[in-house]
Amino acid sequence: MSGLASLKRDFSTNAPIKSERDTESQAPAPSKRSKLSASVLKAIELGVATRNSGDGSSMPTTTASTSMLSQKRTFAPGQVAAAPPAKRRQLPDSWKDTGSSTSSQYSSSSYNYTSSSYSYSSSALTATTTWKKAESKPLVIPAAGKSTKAANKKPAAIFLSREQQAILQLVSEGTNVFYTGSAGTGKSVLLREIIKAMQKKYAKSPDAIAITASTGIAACNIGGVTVHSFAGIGLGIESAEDLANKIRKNKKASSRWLRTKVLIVDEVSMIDGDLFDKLARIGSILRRNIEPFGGIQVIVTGDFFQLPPVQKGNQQVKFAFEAEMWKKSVKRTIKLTKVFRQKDQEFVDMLNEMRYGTLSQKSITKFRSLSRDIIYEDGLGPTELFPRRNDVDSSNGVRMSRLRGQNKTYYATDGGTASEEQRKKLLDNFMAPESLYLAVDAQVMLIKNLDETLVNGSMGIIKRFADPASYKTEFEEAILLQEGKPSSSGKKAPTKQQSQQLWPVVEFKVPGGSREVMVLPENWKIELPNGEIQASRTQVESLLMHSVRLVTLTPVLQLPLILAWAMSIHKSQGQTLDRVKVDLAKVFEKGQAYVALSRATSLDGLQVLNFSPDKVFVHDKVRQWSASLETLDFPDGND
Ligand SMILES: Nc1ncnc2c1ncn2[C@@H]1O[C@H](COP(=O)(O)OP(=O)(O)OP(=O)(O)O)[C@@H](O)[C@H]1O
Repeated sequence: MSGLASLKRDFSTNAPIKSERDTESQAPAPSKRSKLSASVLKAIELGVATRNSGDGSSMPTTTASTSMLSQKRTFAPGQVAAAPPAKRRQLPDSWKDTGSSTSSQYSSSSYNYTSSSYSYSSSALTATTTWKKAESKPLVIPAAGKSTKAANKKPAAIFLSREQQAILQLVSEGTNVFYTGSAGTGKSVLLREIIKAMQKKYAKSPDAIAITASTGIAACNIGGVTVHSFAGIGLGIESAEDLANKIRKNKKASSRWLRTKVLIVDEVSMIDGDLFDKLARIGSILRRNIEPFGGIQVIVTGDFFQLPPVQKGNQQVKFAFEAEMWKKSVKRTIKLTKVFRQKDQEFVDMLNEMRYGTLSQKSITKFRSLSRDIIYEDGLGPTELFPRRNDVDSSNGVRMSRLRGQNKTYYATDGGTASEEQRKKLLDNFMAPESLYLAVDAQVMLIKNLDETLVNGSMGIIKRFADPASYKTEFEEAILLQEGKPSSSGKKAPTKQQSQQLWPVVEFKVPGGSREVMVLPENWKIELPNGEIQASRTQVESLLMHSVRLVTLTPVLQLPLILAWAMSIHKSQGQTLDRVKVDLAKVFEKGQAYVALSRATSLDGLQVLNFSPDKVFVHDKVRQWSASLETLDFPDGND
């Protein structure tokens, strides 16, 4: 966990991206015994090793290799109209197959990025219990039964759609691209692949790629920094010229501007148009290149129908696409059309109507019908989304106060080279809270990718608190019993120190079942492209806090969990949630209702209170501007 990507996120996906070739060539499934021994016990070993190290910096890292995009497909420029009316473009010659076909054809053989890998930090001891998938019944979602294999299965591999592949190809060729798409069209999944492709392309000069986002949370989610932080502009209120002069005096910031070859900007909808212009000009000034951003390749993504930039007083919002430099900076603006998050076309259509503020009577009636209660018999409730943080805190607080079981508070400690003020600002944007009060039966969300099925956004319930040593022993016994072997004796007793350290054991819902995991603390940090650590947050178990702080001041540990009965809409942007509850009476900002409701994967998992069409606000200028977006049409579909 160093260099560009201090936090690696799976962008809500539950599966790695694989090529067909890889899928075909997979080794036969291991026997039951080897599966248990190899994967589960390995996780235990890693977890214990991590814990024993007492220092997040030496946490073990597991690396999983995946490959992607070696599908051969053909397409021709399409002519089909999309709503809203979109500009259709001829696909470039470089995408055409020069083979025998006389029609315009595309062969993915031109992709260079057929293979990529990702790594994740293993910070959990895992056990697997399995359950039968809940049957979908109106209002009552029954508790899952037990099954034997489902939860051991890996989730299905994800293949980039043709339009996702085409954008990847474009940016790989060096084109400045803005790509967008409604909620759930796989912008984040694609961005992850773009980052991997760029990291591969510039493997010899990793600081050539600046991974940034408009907000700290969005930046954390892609292992990047905020655009402000990358640019070294502080609040960025001065003119571009003054800011450039300021940056020149800051060696690190000016060298970042000079070394960067690719600037990635996520969640651009929250970037103010004036700021976009300033950044483009600063790049020109510092790099002595008349091109916007001084000729740096820019890859920009986001959805302007989602959360807008923070408004300055009574000033009208100015979107990035209204910036003078927008058109000069972004050569292609492409809209992804295939929605992945929701499978139900009725729901997709309802959300689309909501997005454009053109709700039909049928959709209004349907949205109103979603005010019914939903009972999840497995005990895992919905995540209630609120526009304001106070409501989130009080909702989670009330739920916690009802729990009577064992509880623990985990505190964060911060470090890093940033000034106190900067650090506070950065850390405020972390997903993880400064102090985390947990109790048995608390509903939590994982905020980091641990492996293929335990990903950022996985929901679970705290079953108990345990120390790693006894958890491992208990788990090994369970495995032996499951395999029909006598349980082993003479296990090493946990050390005194280990016994004192209790960590939450969480039962997470995973595709096809549930997994029990002991969640161990992790190292959290924000890094600049040159590897300088700006801020880090440490969380240590309350019992150890004094000795840790006074004796060593070094541990960098944190639990990758948050309470998840409630969450702010702001934090939820980018998440995929199976169980969502939203009270629209509290919504006040444009895009908020759309962001909140579009987190849900199905109508059955969505409860909406106080639905009213006048709670759905859309910026007219976004609606108008979106009509000019280009879509890539393929004769036999965009899948
Ligand atoms: N090519 C694909 N094949 C299958 N599933 C996909 C694909 N791309 C994305 N998904 C899935 O769709 C869901 C939404 O993806 P993602 O979060 O990337 O969308 P998004 O456009 O970034 O959404 P939002 O704007 O709401 O943040 C995720 O569960 C993701 O795994």
